[in-house]
Amino acid sequence: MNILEQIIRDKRAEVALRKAVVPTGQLEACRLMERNPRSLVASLGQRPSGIIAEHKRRSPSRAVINQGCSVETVVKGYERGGAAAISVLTDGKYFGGSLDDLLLARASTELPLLRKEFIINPYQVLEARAYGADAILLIAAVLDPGQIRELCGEAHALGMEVLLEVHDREELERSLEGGADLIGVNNRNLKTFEVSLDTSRELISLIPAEVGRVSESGLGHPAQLRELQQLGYQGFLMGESFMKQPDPGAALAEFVKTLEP
Ligand SMILES: O=P(O)(O)OC[C@@H](O)[C@@H](O)c1c[nH]c2ccccc12
Repeated sequence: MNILEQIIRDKRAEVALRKAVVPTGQLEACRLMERNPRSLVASLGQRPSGIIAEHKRRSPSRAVINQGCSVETVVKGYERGGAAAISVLTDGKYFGGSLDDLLLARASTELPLLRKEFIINPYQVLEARAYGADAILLIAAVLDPGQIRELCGEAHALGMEVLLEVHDREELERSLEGGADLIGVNNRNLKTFEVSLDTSRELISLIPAEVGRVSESGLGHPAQLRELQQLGYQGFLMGESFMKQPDPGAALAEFVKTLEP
């Protein structure tokens, strides 16, 4: 069993438990359901860096990234530093995140928030909305086309956008009909952890012009963003290179400065 299969197996059990503790009706009654979600796509166009900055304490490929900073400090720093949006990992077992992190992030910024999670069930989409997310991530490697369509429909019905993550041509081609607002090309193979920007270089021409284009993972140099921007990417999902610094917001601000012509 590879790591991704392991994560999904655990996630199924976790979702069943959550559903039993917090029923759908209770989520629907949450106060944040009254808030109007903000568009991630629009923000990528408005905030020139195009950076979706991620809150990430640890990952299966790196045991400690940053355990010391509060969510509030990180998120406010990211906003001040010029991020276009914020991604919050909510998986606990493998990434050390939580839904409370999402809620704290929501209380700290007006920027669009992406729930970074292994979503396999419509319940998690509602949960994302109730805890303040504006957009969700869907991972093509673990979903079939029918599930992608269903989960996209659920997100849209709740006023949220969908970033659909792909890692190769096959995943991209079978997912395009699903209705995602953005396609994210993950430079990291979630099964082997290998990182290569060639993934972004090779897939860009296959993404239709009407969907937003995001390059994800392994980014840390301004030259990489410039190249990807020229290829047609509008968004850049970055976590580790900021989170591994003692002050992630300041690291992002420095990085954004070097991007300016
Ligand atoms: O920390 P990095 O290499 O900058 O990557 C951020 C983000 O792309 C990565 O965390 C990620 C991309 N897709 C995911 C799916 C699940 C969990 C995490 C991820």
